Amino acid sequence: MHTVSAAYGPATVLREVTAAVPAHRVTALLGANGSGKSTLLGVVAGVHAPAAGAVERFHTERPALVVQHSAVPDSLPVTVREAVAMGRWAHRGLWRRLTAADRAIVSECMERLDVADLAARPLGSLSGGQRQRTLLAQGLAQRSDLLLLDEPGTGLDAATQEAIPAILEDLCAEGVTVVHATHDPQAARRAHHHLRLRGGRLAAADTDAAA
Ligand SMILES: Nc1ncnc2c1ncn2[C@@H]1O[C@H](COP(=O)(O)OP(=O)(O)OP(=O)(O)O)[C@@H](O)[C@H]1O
Repeated sequence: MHTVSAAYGPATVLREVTAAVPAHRVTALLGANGSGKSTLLGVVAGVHAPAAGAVERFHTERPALVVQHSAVPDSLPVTVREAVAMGRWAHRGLWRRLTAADRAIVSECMERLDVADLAARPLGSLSGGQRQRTLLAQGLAQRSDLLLLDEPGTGLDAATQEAIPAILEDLCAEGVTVVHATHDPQAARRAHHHLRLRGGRLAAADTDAAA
């Protein structure tokens, strides 16, 4: 991305960020609360239009963005399986039936995030961590080659939180490029590449990023 700025109304919150995300690697997006990580993920995902600058994408598919669980209404009347299946809608359309291959992907993603046992439970009846795992499974089910995660470990128990870096590394080995905003030092250490924001500006970046 080149000299990207972004704003909410008159308030500029990202200022002239120029950075590269290496393909098929895990990039950790670091910085204090309010430094602009979620906004940057939204810009890269294409859901927040930059006020200036441009994002150059080398990925062929629509990015998958997994927001923090608090951004999803508890009252959504869907089961865990249905929530994860929503990850296939971009491929299948809202009213078309999922194929057997889609259903296999949904099941595999539920297994990967350990929510298969909860498949028939309404999303609104889950604990915060269970819901977060469901939303991660939904993001994986999109099978995008660019996966953007906003603090994926938030609210997860220690075992699941520790499992996340390994899941992300496996995805990279499968050809996915991952960017995740995180406050977790362990997840940050395990990332291949790091970008740090401070006050909406890029404060630091590893130097080994190739496009
Ligand atoms: N919808 C919004 N309307 C107005 N301002 C917003 C909105 N969302 C975020 N901001 C502001 O933009 C700035 C960057 O917020 P952002 O959520 O990108 O930070 P963050 O680094 O992801 O923070 P955190 O670590 O707390 O998740 C903050 O000053 C925040 O108050």
